[in-house]
Amino acid sequence: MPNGQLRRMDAFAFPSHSFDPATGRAALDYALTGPDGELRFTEVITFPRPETPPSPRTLDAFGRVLELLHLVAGVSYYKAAAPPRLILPAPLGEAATALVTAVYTKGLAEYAYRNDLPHVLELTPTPPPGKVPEPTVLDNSDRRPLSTVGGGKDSIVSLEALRRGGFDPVPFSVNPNHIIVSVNEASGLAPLAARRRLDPTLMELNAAGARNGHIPVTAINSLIAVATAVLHGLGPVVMSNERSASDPNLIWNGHEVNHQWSKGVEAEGLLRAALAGHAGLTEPYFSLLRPLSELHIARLFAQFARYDDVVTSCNAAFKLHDPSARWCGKCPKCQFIFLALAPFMPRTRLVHIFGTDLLADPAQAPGYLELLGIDAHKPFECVGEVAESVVALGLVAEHPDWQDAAVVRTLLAAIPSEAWTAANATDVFTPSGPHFVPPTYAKALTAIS
Ligand SMILES: CC(=O)N[C@H]1[C@@H](OP(=O)(O)OP(=O)(O)OC[C@H]2O[C@@H](n3ccc(=O)[nH]c3=O)[C@H](O)[C@@H]2O)O[C@H](CO)[C@@H](O)[C@@H]1O[C@H](C)C(=O)N[C@@H](C)C(=O)N[C@@H](CCC(=O)O)C(=O)O
Ligand SMILES: Nc1ncnc2c1ncn2[C@@H]1O[C@H](COP(=O)(O)OP(=O)(O)OP(=O)(O)O)[C@@H](O)[C@H]1O
Repeated sequence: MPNGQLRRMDAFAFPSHSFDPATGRAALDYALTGPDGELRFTEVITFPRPETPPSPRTLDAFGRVLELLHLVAGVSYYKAAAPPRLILPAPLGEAATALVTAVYTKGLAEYAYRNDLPHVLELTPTPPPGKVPEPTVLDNSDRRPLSTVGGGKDSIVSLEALRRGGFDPVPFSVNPNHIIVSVNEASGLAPLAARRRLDPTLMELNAAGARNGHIPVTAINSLIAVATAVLHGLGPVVMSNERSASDPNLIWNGHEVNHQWSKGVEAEGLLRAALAGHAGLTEPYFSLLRPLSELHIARLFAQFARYDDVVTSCNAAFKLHDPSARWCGKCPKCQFIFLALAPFMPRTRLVHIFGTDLLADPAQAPGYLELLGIDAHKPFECVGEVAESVVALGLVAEHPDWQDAAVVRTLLAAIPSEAWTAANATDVFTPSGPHFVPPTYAKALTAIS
């Protein structure tokens, strides 16, 4: 379809969805509509099947979560055209409407900013009139947790904290890549996985120059995880989203633009409320690491050397689809995590993990100046706050392995004295901020501190 027709699309709709318990296959249908006709998409998600057939009550709760997933996963297709109207398929309660509205506005804010589409920030979904039937309450909060694994240090810290806290976690991933598979193997725990297949038409449209950009992928993965937990009779989904994920990258047209919006605490609260209000789930989803800074998580990670050969947090490695790809050693995420781990492990160990020594390479200095807040805005990547980078620099400057590294010397010379005053190590290493960690799970963090 030519891009002119795509741009004349005036509505996005959710015609139907289905689930087959015999195969675990869910089909989510979407439609872009406009004066030139309709364009349909189907996303397919295949859930792992439980050993025993789920009860009608379980299937009912699962169906409710699937309804939310159908609405949220539509962002991938909506963004190909960005029409002004979102036509919901059924009446929706207050909490679920709040979630869907936020996913399409705040979750797509980076996409809106980069494509200069301010109307996306003001989208309001239109549901048909009517009342949603009340869900039946389902309380699985005392069952084994499902802990998502992305292959990076954060989910490893959660997995190990849950294990030491006596929670017997089940690792879970959507479309696990070679890195996730290796991390699961290193953990020794038996994982579950779901498969997600985007409609191939979307890739054809992208190749032909359709509108494209970042989507709130964590909201989608989270709902797939919750649906899997319900189907398998498991307990809460435990995420590894840190404190700084809630911080915006910039303000545009009066709105916050946050690359990591669906990893933030606002999205977590909206998702929890929608799961309670729409699906009747009690304590279904929280981030264990929410009160912690990235630097604090890096310090905790340093005690788990069994993952050194597999841990990978670099998003570029996931883009390359190359089984041997790990840390690219060039992106802001690699730069930040190298600096964040450096104070807490010997130089030889860190260089072994990354395969290269970023703090010895003068070409890395400009990227580090951004992370230290000396140049530009916070990069559109999953990196910690400026204060965390400053505190980490202060720690490596006193570390015998690192204090003479070329980049450390350059950064120490460039950093203004007021930056040191603004960055407080006590704040960085003291858990704080809003979080939803249930009291029963707080001991998991204590177990690894
Ligand atoms: C791996 C990656 O970073 N991908 C981003 C990249 O897409 P690319 O074209 O390089 O490769 P693919 O990921 O294979 O995507 C192919 C096309 O499909 C579209 N798409 C993908 C997944 C999806 O759920 N919906 C989709 O529509 C996508 O638009 C591609 O055209 O660039 C894209 C455009 O900026 C990004 O949207 C891709 O990001 C992935 C969805 C992704 O998984 N990104 C995470 C690594 C990521 O950025 N995580 C954030 C958290 C963000 C959040 O709020 O959840 C983080 O860790 O900070
Ligand atoms: N493929 C996936 N399937 C399910 N959950 C995922 C997947 N990828 C990431 N996640 C989860 O999404 C959240 C954010 O991912 P993120 O990439 O920030 O975490 P990570 O891989 O654990 O660590 P790091 O920040 O070091 O990369 C985490 O809770 C992570 O477990």
